[in-house]
Amino acid sequence: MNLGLMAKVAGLELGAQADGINVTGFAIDNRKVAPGTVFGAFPGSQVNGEDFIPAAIAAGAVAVVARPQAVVEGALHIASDEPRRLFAHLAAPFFEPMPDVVVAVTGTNGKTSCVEMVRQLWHVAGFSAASIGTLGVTTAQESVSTGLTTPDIVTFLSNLHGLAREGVSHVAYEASSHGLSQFRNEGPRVVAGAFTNLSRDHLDYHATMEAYFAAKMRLFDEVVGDGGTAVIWADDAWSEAAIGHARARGLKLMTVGGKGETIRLLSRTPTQLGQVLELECEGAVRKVTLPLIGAYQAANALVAAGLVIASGGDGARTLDALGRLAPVRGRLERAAINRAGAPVYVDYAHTPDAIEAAIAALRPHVGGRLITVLGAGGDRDSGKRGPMGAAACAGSDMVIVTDDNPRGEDAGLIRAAVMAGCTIASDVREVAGRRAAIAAAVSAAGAGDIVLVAGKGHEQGQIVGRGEAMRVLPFDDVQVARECVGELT
Ligand SMILES: CC(=O)N[C@H]1[C@@H](OP(=O)(O)OP(=O)(O)OC[C@H]2O[C@@H](n3ccc(=O)[nH]c3=O)[C@H](O)[C@@H]2O)O[C@H](CO)[C@@H](O)[C@@H]1O[C@H](C)C(=O)N[C@@H](C)C(=O)N[C@H](CCC(=O)O)C(=O)O
Ligand SMILES: Nc1ncnc2c1ncn2[C@@H]1O[C@H](COP(=O)(O)OP(=O)(O)OP(=O)(O)O)[C@@H](O)[C@H]1O
Ligand SMILES: N[C@H](CCC[C@H](N)C(=O)O)C(=O)O
Ligand SMILES: [Mg+2]
Repeated sequence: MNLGLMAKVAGLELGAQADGINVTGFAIDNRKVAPGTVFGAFPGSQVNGEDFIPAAIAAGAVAVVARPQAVVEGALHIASDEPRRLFAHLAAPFFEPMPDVVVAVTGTNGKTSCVEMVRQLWHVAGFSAASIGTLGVTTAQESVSTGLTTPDIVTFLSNLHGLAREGVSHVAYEASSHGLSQFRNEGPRVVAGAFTNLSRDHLDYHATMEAYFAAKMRLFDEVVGDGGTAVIWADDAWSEAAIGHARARGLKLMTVGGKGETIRLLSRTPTQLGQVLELECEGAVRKVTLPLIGAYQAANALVAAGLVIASGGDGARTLDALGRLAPVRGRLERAAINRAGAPVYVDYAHTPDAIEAAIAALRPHVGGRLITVLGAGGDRDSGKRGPMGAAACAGSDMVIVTDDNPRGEDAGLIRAAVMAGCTIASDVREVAGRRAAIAAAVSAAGAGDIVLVAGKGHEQGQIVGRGEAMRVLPFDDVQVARECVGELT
């Protein structure tokens, strides 16, 4: 494809030189450059991509998108103070066609759940749909992991293109704050964006909560297309601020939740296997039986319904379809039941707020004690560890502090930081090794008790070490819980 033409489609002026250049692909890693590639050279958190410009040109790069001060010899230098943004906009036309209907979800917790629910609701409505996020690229047929919540820009755009070629017309993707701030998900026309909530996470990457929120709000400020819709969970402390961003941008506004105007949650009644939601929408009140437990899953279901309606879905039919939602992998997934009859739930809660939400979801179902197993990730926001311990202790009768992806840190020190927050409950134990911790919880649980194993959800490995020494040791909370139950019978 001609570079000048692509630039024109993207609304960029590159000059006559670009017209003579034929582009065969895009790459942000010099090791993926082939002859005819446009290379994006970005300063990163580990290394400076500009150092790889000579290697990229030697491998055949025909143009390099980089800051003005970068040295580019032997290829066209497309200079910008925001090279990641320019690279994304230049690359997008190359990956057309993309699916017709694209929506995005941001927020600290609930992104994966929402995009997966949107995908299911579209499927029920008869569309060929996919979701892109922490669980990978998921269609009705399969789920392929990308390793990140928001993949890098080249993977993201080529995934969208590949999905369109397979006939997928509808895509919901997760916009993480890292992804938004690194322009990893620009390109498709986004018809609607959603905000779920904001609470402490990733303060190793973002300087303050305000900066973290601002990164997320780029979804409404810039990523959703003109005339698009903002779907906002109305009951969060940050909802008003999010509404402000959507209004300032002139987006259509849909609010959902107890304070929601578009879909109002009038009441929520937990049942054994789910909950009955009383909803007011388009002037009518209806009852929907959601086959999932917990206030947080109800919240995500309503945000998902909002996105489906925002992108053309019928209101009544969409709300009725909530009754057909299947569980999302690793989100309050019932993994096993021990010999005493105590269920073991696996949940991806890895922030203080999420632990509180997961515990609140299970509480109405606990006859005896709630036993929570948790750890905190290494090389991630260390300030959330104590608050995670505190949240677990505040809501549980027994807490077992263990390991969760120590990465390059000392697992014992991470456990100690979580333990330091455990000042409330008296029954708190520290158990090194996640399998031993899950086994301890399973053997402690008696009739009427519930075990919550928090933090890893769908994850398939325990990440230990950093850089060259990094290893992913196979580990699946669901499977381990089943094995522990089996070992005890
Ligand atoms: C902190 C962070 O976000 N890092 C991500 C980011 O890396 P970076 O741009 O800082 O890259 P870098 O390693 O310093 O390299 C700079 C540039 O040089 C290039 N390079 C590097 C080496 C080389 O030999 N040749 C070369 O060209 C790299 O491709 C890159 O463009 O961009 C890379 C490519 O897209 C990601 O793989 C990498 O994710 C790392 C592995 C990571 O752990 N990310 C986590 C924190 C993350 O992104 N999480 C979010 C949020 C999770 C959530 O809450 O949902 C996510 O979206 O997954
Ligand atoms: N709406 C919500 N409010 C509070 N907590 C939630 C909500 N949705 C999910 N959670 C909690 O957060 C956990 C992760 O949910 P989910 O994977 O959907 O979020 P995410 O935003 O995709 O997370 P990540 O940032 O890791 O990609 C759940 O297992 C649950 O404990
Ligand atoms: N997307 C999240 C996943 C955290 C999951 C938890 N198991 C951990 O390793 O902290 C992150 O990268 O912070
Ligand atoms: Mg996610």
